[in-house]
Amino acid sequence: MMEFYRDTWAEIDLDAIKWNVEKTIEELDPSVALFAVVKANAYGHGDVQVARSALQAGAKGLAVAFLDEALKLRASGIDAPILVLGASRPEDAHLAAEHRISVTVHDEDWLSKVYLKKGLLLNIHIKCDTGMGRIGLKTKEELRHVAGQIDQSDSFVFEGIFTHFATADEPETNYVEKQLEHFQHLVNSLSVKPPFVHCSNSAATLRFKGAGCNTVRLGISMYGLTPSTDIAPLLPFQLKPAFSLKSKLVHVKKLKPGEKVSYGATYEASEYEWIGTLPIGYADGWIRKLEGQDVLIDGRRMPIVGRICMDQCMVRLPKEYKTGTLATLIGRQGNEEITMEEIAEKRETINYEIPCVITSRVPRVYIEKEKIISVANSLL
Ligand SMILES: Cc1ncc(COP(=O)(O)O)c(CNc2conc2O)c1O
Repeated sequence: MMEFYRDTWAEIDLDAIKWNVEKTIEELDPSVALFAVVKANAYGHGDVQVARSALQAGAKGLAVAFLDEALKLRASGIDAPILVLGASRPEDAHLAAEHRISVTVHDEDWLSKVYLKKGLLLNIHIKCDTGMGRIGLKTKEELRHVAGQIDQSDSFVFEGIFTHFATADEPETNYVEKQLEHFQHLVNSLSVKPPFVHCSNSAATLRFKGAGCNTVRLGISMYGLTPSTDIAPLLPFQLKPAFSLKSKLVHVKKLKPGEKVSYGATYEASEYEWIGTLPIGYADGWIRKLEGQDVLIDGRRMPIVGRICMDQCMVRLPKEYKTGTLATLIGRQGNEEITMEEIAEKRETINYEIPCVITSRVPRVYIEKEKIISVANSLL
């Protein structure tokens, strides 16, 4: 098993991933297929490992943002359907076809720029922009034109049509309803509907059971995180967070009153203080804005003091602790928990961003049935 030689790591609970997928599938009509969204290295959790767990738990396919991510999953031996949700280059379409990767057609001209050798088939999902304002066709006329291009070609397979909600994670549902109505109008204008019709992210999947479509795209809640704090109370079951971030004290000292900590000497001990050092810093995605954030040691909250460095940060301790003592930066110790949402609030962002930006310098340790089954260390 690959090792790592710095006492900072992210722990990914693959049983939690499976549980979140299984519980979501239980909420859905049996005819609805679940695609696991594993883009951005599975929101920082590890795309191959999460993909395998999600498929074992009943996911029927995978979704990524870019062709590169899909090619990596194929190279890892994953054979399941994979949809690239973002805009691929038309000139790369042959690669997708060769690897049986489905692509998104998001504008009228895209297909006219695609060249495929005879015999290659390209699976296509048409993206409709019903109000997200990112990529996609907006009118029946555009849709008719692209559907016609697919129909007239022996190389193109009309596999799916989808849209993406901008506000499904907000309590107010007016805008979602408008988007859904627009999407239904577009889908109903098709003379022949493709096998996969999908519009739901986690929020719409859990709140609206997939909003009448036959496929859902589950991202954030597969990782056990709520799509937003506002709708957390509306979710049909308790999600199980899969990601925790851990480290160990590498140095402990007692400061005299007036002694300083870290760059800028901005922190000054006001009395005799025990200070511990953790081997994690902003180059790991534990950014400087997290100065003052609590970490858990010995089941208790202790604050980061002084500026966070590139590779290290310091914590004020209530008493002396031994080097090697475990610190939990995201996750639970006893009755205390530091949630992804707490870190997101401190960083004035959303929970999605936090695991995504824990850099690849932090090894990912995969846990199944409370045992370490693998370690991904990008440095070795
Ligand atoms: C097209 C599309 N489908 C499904 C999902 C999954 O959404 P969920 O994680 O809320 O379930 C995303 C997430 N995309 C993004 C999530 O944050 N920023 C994004 O662009 C997406 O862009």
